[in-house]
Amino acid sequence: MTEFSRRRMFGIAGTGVAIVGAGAAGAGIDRAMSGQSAHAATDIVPFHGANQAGIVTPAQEHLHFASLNVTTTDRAKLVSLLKEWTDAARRMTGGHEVGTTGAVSGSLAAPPDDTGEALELPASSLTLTVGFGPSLFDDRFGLAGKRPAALAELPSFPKDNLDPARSGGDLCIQACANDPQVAVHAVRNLVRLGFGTTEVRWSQLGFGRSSSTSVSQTTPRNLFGFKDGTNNLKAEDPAALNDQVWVAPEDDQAWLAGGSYLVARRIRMHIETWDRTSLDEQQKVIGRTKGSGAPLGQSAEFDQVDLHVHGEGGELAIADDAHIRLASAESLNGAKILRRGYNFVDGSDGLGHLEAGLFFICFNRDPRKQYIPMQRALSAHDAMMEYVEHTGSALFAVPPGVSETGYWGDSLFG
Ligand SMILES: C=CC1=C(C)c2cc3[nH]c(cc4nc(cc5[nH]c(cc1n2)c(C)c5CCC(=O)O)C(CCC(=O)O)=C4C)c(C)c3C=C
Ligand SMILES: [Fe+2]
Repeated sequence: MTEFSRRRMFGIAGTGVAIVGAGAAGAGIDRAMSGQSAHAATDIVPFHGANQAGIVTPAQEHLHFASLNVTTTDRAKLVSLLKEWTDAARRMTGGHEVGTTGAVSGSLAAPPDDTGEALELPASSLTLTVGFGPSLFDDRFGLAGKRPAALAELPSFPKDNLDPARSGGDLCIQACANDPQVAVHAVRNLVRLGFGTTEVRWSQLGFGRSSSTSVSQTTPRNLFGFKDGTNNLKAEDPAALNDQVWVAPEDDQAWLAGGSYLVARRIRMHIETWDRTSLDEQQKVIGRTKGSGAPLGQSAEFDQVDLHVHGEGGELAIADDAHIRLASAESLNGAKILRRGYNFVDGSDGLGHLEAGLFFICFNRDPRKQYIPMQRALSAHDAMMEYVEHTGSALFAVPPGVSETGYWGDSLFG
């Protein structure tokens, strides 16, 4: 057995490079050793910590998001599932198979502990983030007195066209990874463990991150072809994260301290209409140039946005209805959000159009003060609304991070 395969089998993180795959030694290691895996050096994201991973973690390339209904009314069964999920998440984010015997080492007479499609794949920076929806705090589990006031169904916004089958949910699982199969494997195995306790309500695959959450990342482009995530909150700004993302003990319910609120919006982008729009109009809609991503009136991507600068004709460089003006902290009493969305293309609509868009995810400390006023301004005035349609919506409270002996939600249920 080589040193690499020994480390991988026993999950030993090496000198800063933790190369661990789910299962027997194989292709994952070979790829990583030969430099073919672009993500090997940061392959494992620590699962334990004060805050859950998958929020300020540098956004990975792929997403599988699932919203679930709890089908039992037995609180003990729900708690037991959260414990099982935590153990499975510890293993999968560490690059290991689910269960003690995994995909191929168990009894021939029983279904395997792990479904197997991530065998030989490295951990791929998998993060698993869990959230609790407002409906979990009804009368089923004795949690009504523990619902934070901010955890209420989102209001309807002008021009919303929400599909109830793509909205809401008691629980959510956000799986992000640099390999789509690793993200899908993780959600599939958690859903499988939940059989008899939870069922999938809706789910969404996302490819291509549409934001950056760390200064170490380049800014990706969304399906409108614009750099997206330039003026996002970043992991390297802890003061802003404390102010805008992490719930503080004094905010409301103590169990949520160190957590956050996740807003998910499935936003269809009418790309065929957009693609027939002039470059000048596209740039005016966003408020930035398409090439460099510079704010209109400035010259480079990370130049400060100036909402008051005027163009040569005397008009505002960034129009009154430009997306970045309406979503700016300056227009919203200082409110900011941490965006962490993904592109999606879910086939076509049968009418000759791609069913494409942005699965928008953001984290914020209080949606009543941040996401909701921002969305109200955008839904009412944003020039981009002519090209987009909100088709799904959900809000979840994301509990704080898990200790080495704890489980997801222990501050709420414990
Ligand atoms: C309610 C919040 C937001 C929604 C919904 C949203 C949808 C959305 N955004 C883009 C593309 C871009 N957004 C950009 C900036 C930006 N967007 C929001 C918020 C929402 N966007 C904020 C807070 C900001 C930053 C504003 C600022 O202060 O500068 C940009 C510019 C680049 C960047 O800074 O990220 C683009 C491009 C799409 C296509 C979309 C829905 C489909
Ligand atoms: Fe935006």
